[in-house]
Amino acid sequence: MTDIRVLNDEAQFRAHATVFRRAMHWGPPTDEQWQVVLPSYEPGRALAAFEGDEMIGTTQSYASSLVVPGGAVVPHSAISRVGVRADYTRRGVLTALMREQLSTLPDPVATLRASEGRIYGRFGYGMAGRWRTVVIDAKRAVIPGDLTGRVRMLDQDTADKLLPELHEAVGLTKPGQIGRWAGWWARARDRKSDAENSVTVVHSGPGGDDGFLTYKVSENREFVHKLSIEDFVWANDDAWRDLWIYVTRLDLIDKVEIELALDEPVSWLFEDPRVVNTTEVFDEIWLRLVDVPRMLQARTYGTADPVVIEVRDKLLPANDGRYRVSPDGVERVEAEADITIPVALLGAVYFGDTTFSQLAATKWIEGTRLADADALFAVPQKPFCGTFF
Ligand SMILES: CC(=O)SCCNC(=O)CCNC(=O)[C@H](O)C(C)(C)COP(=O)(O)OP(=O)(O)OC[C@H]1O[C@@H](n2cnc3c(N)ncnc32)[C@H](O)[C@@H]1OP(=O)(O)O
Repeated sequence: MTDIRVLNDEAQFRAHATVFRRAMHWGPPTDEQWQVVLPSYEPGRALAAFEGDEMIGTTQSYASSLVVPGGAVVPHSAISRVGVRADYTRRGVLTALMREQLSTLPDPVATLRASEGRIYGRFGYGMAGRWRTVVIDAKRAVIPGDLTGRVRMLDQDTADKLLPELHEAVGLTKPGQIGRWAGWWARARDRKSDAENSVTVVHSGPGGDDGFLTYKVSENREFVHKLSIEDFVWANDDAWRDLWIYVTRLDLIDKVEIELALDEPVSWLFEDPRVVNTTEVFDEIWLRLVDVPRMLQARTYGTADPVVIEVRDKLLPANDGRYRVSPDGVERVEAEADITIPVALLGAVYFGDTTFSQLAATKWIEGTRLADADALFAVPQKPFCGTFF
């Protein structure tokens, strides 16, 4: 019989990492890799499924925070390392892990990055935010004007110390952004040293350091140089624009590639907006509302007549109920529902990337007053996280 246990010691954590990596068709961590991975384990947050004494499935959460529409920051669990040993799949092991994880999560909301699009909807996760991959033709890219501040290159030791502090100082302001945990920075440092040619630059304006980006450059046999931006954080428009000027004026670079928010106005930086090409749009944030009333109250709403939304949640029935959503907030009610929606799809509309009308048009939900619901959940800015985990 499968039972689910909470892991607390290093030997169990290493077995957990091995089972997960095997599920992803990767080898177990080497001793060197393990020293980097270990800080990402926190007691009590790694779960494993056992068949007798054998570990056969894994999941984990990291303690983080999340910005919701309107700007409030709520405690958040970042879910990762989900895997089931290949000889035990499709027997309900993940279902048992997800049930246990969801019923014991300390935070009102969880997000993850999905390896496949069909796995997580049944557990109440909805596709709530997407990114686009953009490739910029650097040889033709001209941003008029000069830098307003200064961009300086950091050596790796300085970057390792400064970046977490600067990320914290810039703060979480945009819906979808998450707080980074110590283990996240340990993995990021490792990825940089592996790449060897990874470079970090910091921007400073009149108030001091206010943005950074990390990039690396690869070249192919034809000597075509591609610069990939791996991390880009900024506190204000000047830092954002100056860092874009820096990467598009570097010598030798032919292409710049980055994943960014669907609505980031990057094309408007350039004299010729056609130097910017979107090559792919992909799901980024899968959102699970763990405490629906708390999460509905956490965000702000647009202007429209109130709408009563009935939420259905098979795994967490405490969320089942009707909620009147109005520009002034949210309350639980007994009134007749205008719209009935499963919790995964409430997750999908929560950040405003998808609308109630779109879900109704595609027959995922039924209801009336869809235009009011759309207006209530409308957002001025598309969600984007920008922190991969
Ligand atoms: C956040 C992250 O870490 S993303 C990484 C996720 N991990 C991977 O992709 C590694 C490779 N895959 C695996 O390890 C496993 O296949 C898992 C974890 C995705 C699924 O584990 P399982 O124990 O097989 O899932 P379980 O048996 O509980 O399946 C529950 C239901 O989901 C369905 N399901 C599970 N995985 C998939 C999938 N990849 N595609 C489609 N349906 C799936 C099952 O068919 C089942 O449906 P049913 O209830 O209608 O019969």
